[in-house]
Amino acid sequence: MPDRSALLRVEHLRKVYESATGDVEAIGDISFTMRAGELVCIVGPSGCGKTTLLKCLAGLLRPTSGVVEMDGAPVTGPSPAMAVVFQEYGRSLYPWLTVRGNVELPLRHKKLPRADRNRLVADALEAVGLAHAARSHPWQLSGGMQQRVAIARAIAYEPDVLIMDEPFAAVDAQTRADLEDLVRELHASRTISIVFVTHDIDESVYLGQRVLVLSTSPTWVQEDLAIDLPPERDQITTRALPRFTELRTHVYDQIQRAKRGQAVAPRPAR
Ligand SMILES: Nc1ncnc2c1ncn2[C@@H]1O[C@H](COP(=O)(O)OP(=O)(O)OP(=O)(O)O)[C@@H](O)[C@H]1O
Repeated sequence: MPDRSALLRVEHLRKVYESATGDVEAIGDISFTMRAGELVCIVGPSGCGKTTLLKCLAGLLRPTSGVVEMDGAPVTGPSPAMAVVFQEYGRSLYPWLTVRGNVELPLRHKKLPRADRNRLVADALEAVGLAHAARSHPWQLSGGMQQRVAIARAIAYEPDVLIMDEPFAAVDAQTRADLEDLVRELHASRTISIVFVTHDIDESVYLGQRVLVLSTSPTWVQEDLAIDLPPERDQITTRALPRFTELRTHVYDQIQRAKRGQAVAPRPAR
């Protein structure tokens, strides 16, 4: 039975890349649902199809078969209900625009009155701690600050689902920890729904309310794991909890099994 309360529903998604050198079956058969307001992390072995899955979710790539639905409507192209933050912040920001200009740009497509645009941009920059840098250009900022601009741009758009593809893979460890906490803060304060793809097991457990563990390619959902850590998390105490260690060890073990081809059969879709 399809879950009618789901915000995002993925059913029997399959993606085969066709090329002159042969077909590549990236996604075998993926099904899952996500309720409004959830923060779901997706992890899996390198090259398992995480980016392919996100592109299908965001309507940037057409699946070979299967369904992606947002609020009961099929996703057939880029959807105004979704915003995506990519790993490569340097390439996703326009260097000739100011920080403010970058955050405002997608809002122009929404045809909002100028006063509303100004309010959304100011609010998003405030939320990511960059109100003071509105007039700077991206190239004047550190990598972590540039990624904050990309996040501000995404939340100013007020998407129903924020999709993040390994967004912190290119920043140093301390900046990464700060940005993880920013994501948790935004999730809590704005009750936004987030799909967060990462190759970092600890990050998935620290951030997520659920972690989907993907198998190797052609991918399926090997495990849909509820993260039963306290909702209030911080980098020191949460990561020191015995339960945190148990969960990250479990996910690590699942991924090792996937790599060895010893993954257990998929669970029924939620
Ligand atoms: N445009 C394409 N044409 C053909 N094959 C592709 C294409 N894009 C990806 N693939 C293949 O599909 C599979 C999944 O790739 P994808 O980039 O989605 O994985 P990933 O989990 O995001 O990788 P990584 O861990 O490196 O970020 C890989 O085997 C990859 O080589």
